Amino acid sequence: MAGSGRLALGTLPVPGWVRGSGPAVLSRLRDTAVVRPGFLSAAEEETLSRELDPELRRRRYEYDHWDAAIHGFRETEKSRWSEASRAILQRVQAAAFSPGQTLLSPVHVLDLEPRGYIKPHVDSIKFCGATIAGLSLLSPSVMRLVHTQEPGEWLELLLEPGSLYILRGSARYDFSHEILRDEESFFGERRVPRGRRISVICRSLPEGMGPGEPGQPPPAC
Ligand SMILES: O=C(O)CCC(=O)C(=O)O
Ligand SMILES: [Fe+2]
Ligand SMILES: [Mn+2]
Repeated sequence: MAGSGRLALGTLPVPGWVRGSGPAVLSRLRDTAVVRPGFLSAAEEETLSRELDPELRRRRYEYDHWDAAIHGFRETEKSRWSEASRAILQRVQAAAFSPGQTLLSPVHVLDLEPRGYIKPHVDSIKFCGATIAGLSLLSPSVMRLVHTQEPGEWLELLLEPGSLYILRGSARYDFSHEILRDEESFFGERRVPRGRRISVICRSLPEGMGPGEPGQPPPAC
């Protein structure tokens, strides 16, 4: 038994919202790809979606930019938040970032329509630092991480509405991330039907880059 996958998994409880290609990758990414289901209370989810919906509805969904990672989306970079939302964002900051990390401001808000999806990509290292933290609203979705050098190594995260995910270190730099399109939206055997999904994404700045420096990041980095 010693050294078997079963024993390794036995000593490493894998939560129900994470799947992976094997025990090694699950173990390796345990602290760098983290999901916290139910991070938001129902009231907090409501606060955020009520505040964001009217701003997003003023924009049109975008499609088929030939090289773009995201399809069927609209987005905004938001710097003015209600007091209630600021309190939520502060909770995200405390949960996901270390005191030494400076956050990129404004906050990235992304609205994916039901058939919208995000192709595999690694966020620009020029503009985004070591940590990415995202809240998911409205629809569940599956985020897949694939090792950029070893495509057989992957992880899938089930992102329920109200959950927070955190990608840092190796999960952020060595793995691409994507949000599966509706037709491919399965978590193992479980079908995860996609509806409209709003995400609120906080990122750290690259080390050594001050918040007010020139060379501001592009909208989606
Ligand atoms: O919607 C998300 O949670 C992730 C978005 C993303 O990967 C990006 O904007 O770079
Ligand atoms: Fe990304
Ligand atoms: Mn991006």
